[in-house]
Formats: sequence, C-alpha cells, structure tokens
Amino acid sequence: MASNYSNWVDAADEQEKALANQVENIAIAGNKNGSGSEETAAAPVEATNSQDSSGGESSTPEDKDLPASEKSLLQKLLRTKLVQSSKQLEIIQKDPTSPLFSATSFEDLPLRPELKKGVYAMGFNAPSRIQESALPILLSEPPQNLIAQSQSGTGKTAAFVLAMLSRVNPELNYPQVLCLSPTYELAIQTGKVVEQMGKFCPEIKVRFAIRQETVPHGTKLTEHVIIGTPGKVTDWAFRTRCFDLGKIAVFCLDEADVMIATQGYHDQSIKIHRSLKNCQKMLFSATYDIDVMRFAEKLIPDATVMRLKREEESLDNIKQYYIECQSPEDKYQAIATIYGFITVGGAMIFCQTRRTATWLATKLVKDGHSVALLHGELDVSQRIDVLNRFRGSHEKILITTNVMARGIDVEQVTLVVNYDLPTDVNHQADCETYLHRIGRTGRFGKMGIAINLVDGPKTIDVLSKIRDHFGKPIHKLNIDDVTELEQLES
Ligand SMILES: Nc1ncnc2c1ncn2[C@@H]1O[C@H](COP(=O)(O)OP(=O)(O)OP(=O)(O)O)[C@@H](O)[C@H]1O
Repeated sequence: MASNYSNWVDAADEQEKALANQVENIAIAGNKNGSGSEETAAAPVEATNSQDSSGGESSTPEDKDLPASEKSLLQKLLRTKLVQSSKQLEIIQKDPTSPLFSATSFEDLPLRPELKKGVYAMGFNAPSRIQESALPILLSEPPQNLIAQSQSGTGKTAAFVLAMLSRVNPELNYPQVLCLSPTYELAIQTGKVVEQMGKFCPEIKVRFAIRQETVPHGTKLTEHVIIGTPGKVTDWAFRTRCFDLGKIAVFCLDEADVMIATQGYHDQSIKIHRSLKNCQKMLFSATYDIDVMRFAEKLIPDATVMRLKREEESLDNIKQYYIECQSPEDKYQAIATIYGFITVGGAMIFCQTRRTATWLATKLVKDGHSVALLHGELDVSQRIDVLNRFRGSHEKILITTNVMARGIDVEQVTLVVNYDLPTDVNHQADCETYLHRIGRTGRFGKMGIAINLVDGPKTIDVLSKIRDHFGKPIHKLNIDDVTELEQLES
C-alpha cells in the first residue's frame, strides 16, 4: 500500500525525473530570451531573496498591457471574495452546514482554565465542528483513540494541540507527548501553535526533533512534548535513545494519510507506533483514501473514526477555476498576468517539480517580478527564511512544490495557482494533493480562489478527473474576456 518513495520530497524528485522532458519543453518554449531550460533552471535563485521594493504592487509590463476594466474586474473578484470580517465568521460558525459550526463554546469543553485562556488569547471565540466533536473524545477518561478527518483549514491543529497539552503532567520531566509531522515547516508551525496555546502553561516544555537539531550523546530529554519529523524521531528514539517511547502517553500523527501511504514515513511511523505502550493515539488529516483508512483502522482497531463524505471534503468557500492555455508560453503569460492582480493577500503557485519551480521563479524575477521560491532542496535556514518573509508579506507570491502542499497556514493566502496539476508517478490525477494544495487558501471560513492552468488534452483530462472526484464545479476563467469574468463573479 505504501508508495515506493522514502519520503514526500523524494516522491517529488522521482516525479521530477519522470517529467524532465516535459519541463525541457516548457523551458525552451517559455523563455522569450531564447536561453534553454538548463540555463534558466540552473540560474542563481535570486528569487528567494528578491529585494524588489515594489512588494508585488508595482506597475508591471503586464499591468500596463491590460485594459483597465479587465484589471479592476479581476481585482474586484479577488478582493470581494477574500476579505471577511469577524462578524461574517460568527455567522458562518452559526450555520449548522458549515464545518466551522459549533453548538457549544470552549467553556463547555473539559479544558484546563490556562488552556482556555490561551485559546481566547489567540482570538478564538468558538470551537469549530472538528474541535467541538474531537475534544470531548480526546479529553475523556480513560483516554480514547481517534482517527479524524476534517477539511483543510478547519482547526484540526488546534484540536490536537489542545488535547496534547491537556495530557501533559509538567511534574514529570520526560517526553510524554509525541507529534509527528511530514515536513520540517509543518513541525515548526505546530510548535508555534503549541507555544501560543500553552502561553499560560509556562511549565510545559517543547522540543523539536527536526533536521539540524542534535542531542549530545548520553543526554536524556526533559521536555514534555516532542514535535518532529519521522526520520529524526526514529533516530532519537532508537539510536540516540534520548527518550523512551514506552513512556509516551499521547501520540499524534498529523497528515496521517501521507504518513501512512509514503513508504519511508510509513516504515518509520509504524516502527515508532509499535514501541508505544498504554498510549492515546490520534490521527488527523483532511484526506484519507480508502486503503489508507482501512490500514489506519487496522492499526488502531479501537479508535473512534470521524469521516467526511466525499462531497463534503472540498470547501465551498474556495472557488475553483481553470485557465486554458494554448502553449507553455501561454502558461507563463497567464502567471505573469495573474501577478498583476495580486494587490491583496498572497498567492502560492504550485509546480510539480523543483526544477519547474526554480525555472518559473527565475524567469519571473528576470522579468521584474518579486517572488519567493521554496522547495525541499533549500537548506533549513533558507526554507524558514523564505517562509517567514512570505508570512510577513515581503513577497506576496510563493512558488513552491508539494513540500508546501499540506498544513501550512498563512492566513493571507487568497489565491492558489496550480501551474502544474498534481499527478502521481503514473501521471494520474492526485486528488488528495489537489485538495491539500487548494486548502492553503480559504483558511477558517475565509474565501479563497484556486486557479488551475491546463495546456492540452492530458492536463484537461487530469482536471476532469479531479472535478469528478470531488463533484464540485471548476469554472473556466478567460482572463481576456471581461464579460465572462463578470458572470463568474456573481
Ligand atoms: N476556533 C477557532 N476560531 C478561530 N480561528 C481558528 C479556530 N481554530 C483554528 N483557527 C485558525 O484557523 C486557521 C486554520 O487552522 P488549522 O491550521 O488548525 O487548520 P487545519 O485543519 O489543521 O488545516 P490543514 O488541513 O491545512 O492542516 C489557523 O489560522 C487557526 O489559527
């Protein structure tokens, strides 16, 4: 059941090799300056640290070429669909059909007063549906196991962080809670949520088990919570032996489906899972395909399972569009045009390979745009630097690969563009990754827009499969046609 790749990034690498020829064609055809793909792909990635003071708002050559009416219309489309007040959020949370709905308040949940204080300090007024339904199970005595599915951006992280922190006994100075994340960035982000929610529990200490973190030989960890990636956690648990898996009281697998379905993660996660004793287990994700869910249920046979129906998986607050491109040049041109419209929020542009991402970022920078680039090959400090700059809106556009597809929560992302549609190694539609990618926008009830670029029968077929899978419309967006835009807006 597990795929043949040792991890998420390796899987992307393999896809990169498989797609090499296709990328070559894009590069050659898409480069107006006439330089070949190797040259552009290998160009220094100034894109990561572009100091363009325009911040993405300057008048670009594409801006100037566009009719003013068209420009203002797409801007309006983006703006009106994206800005949402806390009043609107309150209304959404009272709508029983919304995944953010809750009948209860945080006061009704069995949370410690310090944790409630932390939640309110984060500006959360009411729990979301997943928080409302998962927390009573996770906080019950005796502890119960849970396999939970909830749409992207609906507050799963807050749910499991509250459960994890509730179970810590700060008087015991050893790791009691273990949370596994598939990527370095996600582990750090979860750690930040732990820090914020645990603000009034200063006695609870957290340790990251991620790349570049080391533990001197013979050390025993005294922190209560470990958040890390499977490789480093395996290393610490079985080689360094700086903590005892047998003493872990809570085990959380975030993005559980990819942890189960990707071979390297699978092997490490299962090895860790096997060494747990008397431990509460919680699995969270926005997606579980049938095989993964079957496996998860076998792994934790006594777990309560919370599943979504297929038609509930994708969120209505994320409007999906596609732009039909005639050629690879056209695809680049579409991005350059869209760039001119991003005056609010931020955008994430997903490419299938590091190479395409690098090529696209380099070309956009050469053409005078300010964009950031993040992929798995950058070193750790570069990755964090790029993400922080993007979070701080220093760059409004992040060009990236699947490494950023899951879990990353950047509130102001209003637009996701699939420069390449997500496909597996067999070039088939990767519906789960699609859902996670578009879920980087439309966080917690905000409106978001996802735009897919298609450039030929193969990609149109992939998009049709994705549309049929989720049963949600993906509208055609003709950025040259103002009337069509007007219709789409309504
Ligand atoms: N009860 C709440 N009230 C208001 N905002 C909330 C609440 N719970 C979570 N949020 C906010 O909603 C955003 C999305 O939450 P979170 O990252 O936990 O979603 P998720 O379900 O884990 O998403 P993903 O599937 O992408 O991992 C975050 O910015 C978080 O701070």
